[in-house]
Amino acid sequence: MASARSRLVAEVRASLAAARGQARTASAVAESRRAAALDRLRAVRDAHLACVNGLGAQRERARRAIEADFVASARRLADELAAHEPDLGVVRLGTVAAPGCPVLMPALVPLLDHGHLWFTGAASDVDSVVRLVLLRVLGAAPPGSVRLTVYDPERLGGTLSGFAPLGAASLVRFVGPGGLAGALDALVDEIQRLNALVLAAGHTSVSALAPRPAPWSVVVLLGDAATADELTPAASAQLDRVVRLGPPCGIHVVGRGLPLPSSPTVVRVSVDGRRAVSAAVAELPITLDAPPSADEIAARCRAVASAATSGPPAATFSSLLPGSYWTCVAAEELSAPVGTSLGGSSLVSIGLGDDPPHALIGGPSGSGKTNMVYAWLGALCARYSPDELALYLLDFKEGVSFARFAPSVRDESWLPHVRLVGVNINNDREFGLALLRHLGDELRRRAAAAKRFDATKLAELRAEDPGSSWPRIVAVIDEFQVLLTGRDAVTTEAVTLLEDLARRGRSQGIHLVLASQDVSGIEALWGRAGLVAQFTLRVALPKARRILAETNLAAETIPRFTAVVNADSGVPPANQVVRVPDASDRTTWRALQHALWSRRQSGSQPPRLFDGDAVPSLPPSGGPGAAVLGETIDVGARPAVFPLTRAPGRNLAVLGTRATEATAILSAAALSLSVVDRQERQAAGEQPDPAGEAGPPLFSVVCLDDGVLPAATALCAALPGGRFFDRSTVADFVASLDSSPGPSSQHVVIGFAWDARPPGIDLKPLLSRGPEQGIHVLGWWRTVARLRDDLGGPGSRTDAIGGWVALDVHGPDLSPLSPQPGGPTWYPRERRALFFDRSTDRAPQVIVPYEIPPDRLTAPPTALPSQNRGVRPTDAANADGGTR
Ligand SMILES: Nc1ncnc2c1ncn2[C@@H]1O[C@H](COP(=O)(O)OP(=O)(O)OP(=O)(O)O)[C@@H](O)[C@H]1O
Repeated sequence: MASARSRLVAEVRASLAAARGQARTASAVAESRRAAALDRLRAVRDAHLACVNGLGAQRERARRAIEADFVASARRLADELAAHEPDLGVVRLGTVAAPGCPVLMPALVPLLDHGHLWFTGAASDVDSVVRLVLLRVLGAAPPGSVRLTVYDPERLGGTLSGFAPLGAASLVRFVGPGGLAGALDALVDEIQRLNALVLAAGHTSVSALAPRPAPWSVVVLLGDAATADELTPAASAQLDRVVRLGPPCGIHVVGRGLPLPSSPTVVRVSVDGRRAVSAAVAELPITLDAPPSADEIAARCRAVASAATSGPPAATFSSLLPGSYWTCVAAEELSAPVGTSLGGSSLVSIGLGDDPPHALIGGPSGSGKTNMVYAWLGALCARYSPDELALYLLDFKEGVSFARFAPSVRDESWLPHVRLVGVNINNDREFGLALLRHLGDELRRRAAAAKRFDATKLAELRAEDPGSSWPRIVAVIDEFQVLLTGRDAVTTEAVTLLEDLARRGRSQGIHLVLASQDVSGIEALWGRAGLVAQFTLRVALPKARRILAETNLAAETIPRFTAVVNADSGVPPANQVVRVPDASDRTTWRALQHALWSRRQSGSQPPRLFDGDAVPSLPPSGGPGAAVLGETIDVGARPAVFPLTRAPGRNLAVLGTRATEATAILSAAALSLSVVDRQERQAAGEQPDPAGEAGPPLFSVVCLDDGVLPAATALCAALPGGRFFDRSTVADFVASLDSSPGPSSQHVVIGFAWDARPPGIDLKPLLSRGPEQGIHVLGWWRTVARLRDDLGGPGSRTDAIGGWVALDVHGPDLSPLSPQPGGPTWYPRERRALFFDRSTDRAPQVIVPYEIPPDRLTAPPTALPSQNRGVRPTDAANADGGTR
């Protein structure tokens, strides 16, 4: 039992041991599984952690990249906006910060050519911003291109007093209390004017026109409640127009304190201290820039005003000159620079040829017309030799602007291209006419040559006829309108000639350059559309009016020393603005002239100088049997002569009270006759007159007025064989006529003051029968009426007077002696006379009485004064009857 129990115990024990063993084994297995599971868990956790960590870094990197990108874009944008700050159209007020963006952006608002800026807020805050805005606008725009109008009734302009220096260049205008309506009316008028221009040019805004026809106009309105009543309904309506229609015309309103009409063109800005907001910058808070100091404003405005008045830096005359002289050929055209372009330094050339053929230059006094002509001529003459270019230069104003081209006492040089210079000719319109006639003759000569060679233009003629010289001719007439003022024969003929030259000169290489100071010159032409149309080259100096096309106001706004050059009849798209160098400086000019003069061909003649103030000197002789009376006003400076033939009526009357000139004319006539002898007549190819005029003239000098006694006796003393009679001996003279030279001799009677003859002396037989017998009267009557008395009284025939020279006698008084009903158009003037020879002239001509050189009046000439030809022995006949 015990063993069974023991066995049983043993068995139980063994079972228990086995079970324990199994349990231990199972536990160990479970434990190792748990450990493995834990390991896996850890690995998973680690992997998860690693994964989470990796993703975070990646996200951080991506976030940083996006942020960097955003900041870079914001910076780029800020830079771009900053680059636009100097743009004319926008103004920077300050900076804006976008939420979450560390970069500050410039706060730019549109203004010029876009709209208006209207501020709300405390007046002092707003005014600081307004000063800032105005200074920025003035700084960005070219000097002179922005004009301010300031309405500040409360502080009478004091708010913007720092801008007053702009007044020096008329760039600011202050409008006082009560002036608002007027100022708005003026703006509306300006809008209307500019709109008309814009429409005419086919554009939609003034900014499309180049150059701008008017500066930008910024109108600053600083109103408040107290001034609101100035804005009457009418003024309010005008303000509405300005707000709606101003921006395309460059008219912009900036200000505060008035009820500005709402319009898409108005940018509103609300200001609070140094902060502001505006829909124009997405209502983001703007930090306003610091307002400029008063000194800063004044300094900037002074600089703007001075730059606006002094204009751009000058171009130089030497830049117009070529490297080597006289290398250009004018067959096709004459082309030369007149200045540099406004923006850069490139030369701007203008040409004269088939198109454009002629030029009009205009500008008010002092605007630089003459300087422009100097610059142009200098550039032309340096390029083209005198064989290529010939110049005729007339200046109708008081002054001697072209005199520098002719030799003078100070400078013997001349411009070799110049054929003729006219100065001080403002009273001698006839000289302009003479030039046109001369050019007309040249035109016909060229046309005839062209016809011979079957050439249609100068280039062809030159090619066909290379042996001849066919330079292009440029005729410059300054103040040409003087020539066309007056309803008389001079104007009529001048216009006809101008029309012909303008029309046909183109193909013959004759070019007209007409300059005028004021509109009247142009108006003189304006009625003649055909004539004006030929002048397709237009040069308008600053403020020139009506030189360009009617709608082209470019000359209004260009600065000093510039010009609008337009080769298309002045239409706006052809405008070229040129900076013209100073070509007036004598030293610079002289250097060029000397250089060109030293290259002239040997034998080159100086130009003919017609100086209206100079008194011409009596030439040695006027030709056989011809009395020289004065110098004709023509290109050749020919003497006006009165031939003493044996035809009836070959007497000459000098008419008028001006003793000095009457004496000069009679002396010139007598002295010129005294030096012509038989040999000279024969040398001149004149056949001896069958009536026997070959003998020397007998001179009788009759002086009936004591005032001219010295001159008359001096003349008589200078005449070979001269016989002298005064009031006491004039009866002897009449008696001596019976014993005067026979039919083979000529007797010249010089009568001073015939009208003072004593009673009983009858001149009629002498005047009417004398010339056939070789007795010619060259007499001075102080009135036409007294001459008529000597011819038989009023109504008597006047054909015994074949020629007359009128001094201070008015045209209608000359009607009895003139073929023209009512007499010639003649307004007497100093040192000028009107001469008419019935046998040759259709109309009288103006002459300049000569000055008699003292050596011609000293003694009877024993030899010709300068040519030394022939000596005439004293006529023995002078001993009888003559009183010395
Ligand atoms: N481009 C220029 N640069 C420098 N000075 C100039 C220039 N143009 C003109 N001037 C000067 O301005 C002054 C007036 O010029 P200019 O005599 O040419 O004018 P104008 O229009 O011919 O005047 P007016 O009709 O009264 O004769 C002169 O002293 C001249 O030297």
